[in-house]
Amino acid sequence: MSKPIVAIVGRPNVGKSTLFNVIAGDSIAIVKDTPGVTRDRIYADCSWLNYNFTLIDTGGIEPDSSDVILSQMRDQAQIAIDTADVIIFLVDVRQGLTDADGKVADMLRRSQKPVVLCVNKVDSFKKMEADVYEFYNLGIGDPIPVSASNHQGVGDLLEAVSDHFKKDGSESDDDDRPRIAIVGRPNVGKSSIVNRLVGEKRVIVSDIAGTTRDAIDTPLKRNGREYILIDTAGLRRKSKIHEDLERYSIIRTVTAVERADVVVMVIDAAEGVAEQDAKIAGIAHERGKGVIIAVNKWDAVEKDDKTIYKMTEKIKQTLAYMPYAEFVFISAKTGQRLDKLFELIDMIIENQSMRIATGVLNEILAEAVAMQQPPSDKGRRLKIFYMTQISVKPPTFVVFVNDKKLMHYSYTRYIENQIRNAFGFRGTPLRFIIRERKEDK
Ligand SMILES: Nc1nc2c(ncn2[C@@H]2O[C@H](COP(=O)(O)OP(=O)(O)OP(=O)(O)O)[C@@H](O)[C@H]2O)c(=O)[nH]1
Ligand SMILES: Nc1nc2c(ncn2[C@@H]2O[C@H](COP(=O)(O)OP(=O)(O)OP(=O)(O)O)[C@@H](O)[C@H]2O)c(=O)[nH]1
Repeated sequence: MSKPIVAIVGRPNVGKSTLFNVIAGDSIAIVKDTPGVTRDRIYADCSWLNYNFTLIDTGGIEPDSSDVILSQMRDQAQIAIDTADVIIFLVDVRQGLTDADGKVADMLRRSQKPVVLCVNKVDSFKKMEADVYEFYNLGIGDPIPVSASNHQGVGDLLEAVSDHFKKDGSESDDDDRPRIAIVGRPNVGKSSIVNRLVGEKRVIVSDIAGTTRDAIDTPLKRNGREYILIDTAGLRRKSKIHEDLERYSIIRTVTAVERADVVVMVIDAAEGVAEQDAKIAGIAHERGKGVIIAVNKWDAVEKDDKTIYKMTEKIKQTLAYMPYAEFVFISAKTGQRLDKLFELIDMIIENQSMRIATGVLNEILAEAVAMQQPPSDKGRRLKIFYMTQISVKPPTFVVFVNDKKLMHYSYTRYIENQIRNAFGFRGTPLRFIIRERKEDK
């Protein structure tokens, strides 16, 4: 099941970042093996009780006039409506109820998305009770008082938020059609690919970066098999604020990737791979999704028999943390190799769900350990007792060792490579959980 997405919406200075940090807190998973991918504080993987969710801070810069504030809040609310499963609408008890709050509340109410109204800066509920109740006038339910900076009331807030997970989380699970997210920088050809696949001008293609419409899920049949395309092309909100556009495109990518089984990361053959691509691909990697690097506009580059090799090497260097990614060189314009793209998608979907029997896995492990001695530190040597696959999508293994500290990253990588050599697992990341176990006497 994909994790629910929770978005925080609210005026500047109501405390969105403070609340975000309190909820994300220690639960932010810092992925150390993704070099070059700085983690924006725009989204965080969070857990509370038994719930896991992705938290998004939609807020951006400090606008200077009330007109700008309203239009920015509308942008935020729209992005939350488009992408989130639950919206936290944050207001400020000290500033009281404003016109802009009312207008945004209307918008949220009309969207019919679950909204939790949260009143921040209620540092003393006794003194501020009456002020909190004023927010009932927004007509979006009970206001939940919190003091983000004092860490008060956050449990009640999350309880109200998670109430909506139960109701809404189950529906989409019956659909077992593979979900394919098409991601990439503006103008690389995402809409053109979708159009080519879907066979109609469903999304507006344009030369101006960031001009197409919102992500829409499109069912698609190819070689008798059904898929769902999740398209992140462009942004309907033609925000004039550059930072907003960037933020929204990251949010859009995170939410699309979250719901996908396989991510098709589109790169423009003429432009090559850049830092921003590494960031986008990193989102798929962190979330354990299958990845295909689709180098598009292949019709438009001059090439000889070494071009594919050279370009693959260059991209692999930039995306060194995902050596498992598959490559395909396509043209949305001519349709070149789109069949190959789907062959890869099918293969990766199988690989993501592959389970290896524990016996076979441990034979490979024993061979690997015999071939390359595990590392030691101060006379104490790493012992790997046993490993077992505990889940799929992505395939996840628990490795029992004598001392976690001795299990270096490079040795985990070595074991991973041995497993890949034996079983393939092409196109999908693998996860390893290292656990300590007492040594047998
Ligand atoms: N008294 C009080 N102050 C708070 C509380 N939460 C946040 N603040 C203060 O409110 C101010 C704004 O907080 P931020 O978290 O930066 O607000 P924001 O909504 O993210 O602001 P933008 O990034 O401008 O949209 C800061 O000075 C915080 O210290 C609270 O619970 N009580
Ligand atoms: N030569 C060539 N041009 C292409 C190809 N695919 C897309 N283009 C062109 O590249 C430009 C951008 O294509 P879009 O499909 O709008 O790109 P996008 O990634 O959806 O862009 P945003 O909506 O900004 O995110 C258009 O002018 C397309 O005609 C291709 O395979 N070959």
